[in-house]
Amino acid sequence: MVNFISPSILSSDFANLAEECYNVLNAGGDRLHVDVMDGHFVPNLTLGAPILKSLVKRMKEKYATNAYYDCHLMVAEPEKWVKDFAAAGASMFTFHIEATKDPVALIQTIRGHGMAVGVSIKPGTPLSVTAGFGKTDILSMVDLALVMTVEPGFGGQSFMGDMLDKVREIRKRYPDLEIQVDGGVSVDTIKQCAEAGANNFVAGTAIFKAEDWAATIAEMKALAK
Ligand SMILES: O=C(CO)[C@H](O)[C@H](O)COP(=O)(O)O
Ligand SMILES: [Fe+2]
Repeated sequence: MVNFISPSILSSDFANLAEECYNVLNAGGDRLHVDVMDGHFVPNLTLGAPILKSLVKRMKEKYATNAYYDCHLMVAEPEKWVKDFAAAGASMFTFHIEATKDPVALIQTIRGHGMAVGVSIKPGTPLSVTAGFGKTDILSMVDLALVMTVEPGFGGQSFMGDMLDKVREIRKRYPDLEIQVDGGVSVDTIKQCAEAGANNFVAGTAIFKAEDWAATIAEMKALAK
């Protein structure tokens, strides 16, 4: 299974966002992880589709780069933002299972707008919730499962190792599903994530606050192998 390192731009210098993104991809980052927070679903505010749109445009025009924009929507009513994120250039739209009443319809809408679909689950939410929508197992319908390894809302928090039980359970049931871990992932924690079955590793603080981004990403990749 292919592994991905997804640098979270939450920890980048937003005043130089495109340059930071270009540099982190050059340093070996595979996909850009874009944390969208609305101050309702989580107690923090970050950015929305207009900033993503500017970033996508600048990356194309200045750096000739078509990056993969993995958008993690920590927002209430994610349905409201599908159209805008698709138009802005999002590659993947990951919503929180706790934030929607009708994940099946939402998944169809996201696909209808040409984006890949991710579903995310907060630390306090049991995995069984993803199977609780009629007869539909949500995980069988998506491209990626995001297991939060911190309480969503802020970068720089401590990794919650007990969340890896969820990763193990998902990997057992879905051998081919992309499984992302997000929160506190670093050179110290990535190996256990990979051993549990994760193949997509979000890291903000661990990469952007490191002195040598390329060395850090290379070390993370080696540990995840
Ligand atoms: O979704 C997130 C927080 O809600 C971020 O993606 C995550 O916290 C990454 O930051 P760090 O690697 O610093 O923990
Ligand atoms: Fe995230």
